[in-house]
Amino acid sequence: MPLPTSYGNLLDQLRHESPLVQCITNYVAMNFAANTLLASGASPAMVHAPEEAGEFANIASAVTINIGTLSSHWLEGMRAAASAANESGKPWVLDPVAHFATAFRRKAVEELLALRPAVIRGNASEIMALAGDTSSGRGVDSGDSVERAEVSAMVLARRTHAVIAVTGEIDFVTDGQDGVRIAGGSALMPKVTAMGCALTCLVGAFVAVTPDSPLAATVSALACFSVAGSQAAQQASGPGSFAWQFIDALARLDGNTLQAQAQVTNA
Ligand SMILES: Nc1ncnc2c1ncn2[C@@H]1O[C@H](COP(=O)(O)OP(=O)(O)O)[C@@H](O)[C@H]1O
Ligand SMILES: Cc1ncsc1CCOP(=O)(O)O
Ligand SMILES: [Mg+2]
Repeated sequence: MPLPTSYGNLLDQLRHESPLVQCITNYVAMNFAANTLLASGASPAMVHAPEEAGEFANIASAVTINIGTLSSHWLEGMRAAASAANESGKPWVLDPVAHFATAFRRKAVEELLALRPAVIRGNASEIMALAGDTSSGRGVDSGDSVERAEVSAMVLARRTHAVIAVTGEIDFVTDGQDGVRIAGGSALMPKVTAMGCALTCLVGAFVAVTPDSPLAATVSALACFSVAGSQAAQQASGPGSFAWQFIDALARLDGNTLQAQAQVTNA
């Protein structure tokens, strides 16, 4: 497969269009994810109430759904937003945070999968478990390597018809046919909470500007995180300063730099 090669152009397009992205994410991630989208040029809106989530999805360019701090009330909002996105032909992205941990989460994620996300982004343990494989995950952090999750990701992509992104030291993205790896980033990234959740929201922003190419959109978002993460790590003295250096690095990132520094290869 030819590699998706237009990350730089897609970032410039995102900054130009500033898509409105409805993010149903968790309490932990809301602030960091909103700042991540603003730094990237998108317009985030954290709207999850069942009374309005479906209506809002009609005006958003994409929806992202994350089950990190799930409740029945939130789940109702998620169903409404995903259904409305489907009805209006908008793509939506799923982040199945710790979906294997409890029966409530397992059932919720099953229901959400039936609503056909365009992209699923998770860490290695989450993707392995979603494919039905044994994983070492316990809570929100991964206990498995991305390499171990690659076959699970392929299987899951074929089963769901979604693009699957497995993140970690070297990310892996597949549409079920071909695979792409994205290197870079920093070992400080898993030490900052909500990094993955914020990335899922950024995938939503990229899918909003290129809904017909969810693979290219996903690779572009992951490449942004890898390049900004590598840059932030050079200035940071620990996870605290890394978090704000990362937002600054993302805000500085332009299409040419992304294109030059992205470490994307065929798997
Ligand atoms: N050891 C690592 N080295 C470099 N980048 C990493 C590492 N671990 C995670 N990342 C990056 O951190 C971001 C969040 O991924 P991850 O930690 O897998 O998600 P989650 O927070 O959902 O567990 C991704 O951009 C990923 O590439
Ligand atoms: C700590 C925590 N608890 C519930 S959701 C959440 C945030 C998880 O964020 P991420 O998956 O990006 O590490
Ligand atoms: Mg996560």
